[in-house]
Amino acid sequence: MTSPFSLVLDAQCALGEGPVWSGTEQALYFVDIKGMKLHRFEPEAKRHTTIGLSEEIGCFAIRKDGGFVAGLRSGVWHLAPDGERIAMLAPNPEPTATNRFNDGRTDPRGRFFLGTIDEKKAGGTAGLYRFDRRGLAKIESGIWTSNGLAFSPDGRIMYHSDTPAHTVYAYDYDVETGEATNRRVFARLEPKGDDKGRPDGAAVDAEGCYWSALYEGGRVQRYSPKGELLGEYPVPAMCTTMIAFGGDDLKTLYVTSARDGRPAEELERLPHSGGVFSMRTDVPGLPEPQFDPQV
Ligand SMILES: O=C1O[C@H](CS(=O)(=O)O)[C@@H](O)[C@H](O)[C@H]1O
Repeated sequence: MTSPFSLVLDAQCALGEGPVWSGTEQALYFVDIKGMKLHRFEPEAKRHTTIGLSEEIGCFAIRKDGGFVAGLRSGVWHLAPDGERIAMLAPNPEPTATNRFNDGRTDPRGRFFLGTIDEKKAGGTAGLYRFDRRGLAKIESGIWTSNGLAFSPDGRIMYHSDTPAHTVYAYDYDVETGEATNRRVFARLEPKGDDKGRPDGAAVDAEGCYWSALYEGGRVQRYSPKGELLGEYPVPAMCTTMIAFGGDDLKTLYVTSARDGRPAEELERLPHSGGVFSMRTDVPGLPEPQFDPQV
């Protein structure tokens, strides 16, 4: 099946994740978790720079006051624009030998939600957290791989996935308090034969549809606000990891991918695995709120 996606950047990431579009800079930031790098790419100028870090970076958000808030293996950090550590904002509350921060995203007010991964798949030891001026608060436990964070256009629904559980959840969200309640199943992706695709990172578009990157699924799915599967879009990489809408009209859907641990045959067939791909959409995405340390 031909793919609607084009290769944007042949980044060869071990574990490309966490794309964030900066409208002011017209640049796409993303991480290579296992490569311990923060990437910045300007699609128009085709300018690509990287910042090397000393530990895995699972996720980040651009700060209103400059630099980044980031979920590293050791904890939540304030990073300077050049990636230098300014301060640890909260330690990783889980055993850092096996659990690191993974997917993250800001809510509409600029709070930072981020979750962890149980790398040993020991049995749901990972969790979901909120970081704001009150500090780090646990939202959910018993998770295997925290992923798929996104918010509805009106900010009243928070989405979250647990990848190995093949499940996307929805919460009622109160943007005034940052409280997420009434967790329920939004969508389940049952394994079918050889298809091990499972919901990794995600983004919501202006119609409230949930776009999900499937790890080991080689495709991106679009769900209606009611959880109905509306479409599937093959990507020339088996392990798609997260989605961001960018471009001056937010109608360019970017997806990151991974190549670490993939079979040699697959990498030969899909040589740009680990790269960043894009396709144009009819419906724009939502602008990514910056982290606000005052909220
Ligand atoms: O986001 C991620 O998810 C994948 C998928 S799974 O946990 O193996 O189901 C994981 O491998 C990757 O390390 C993580 O960043």
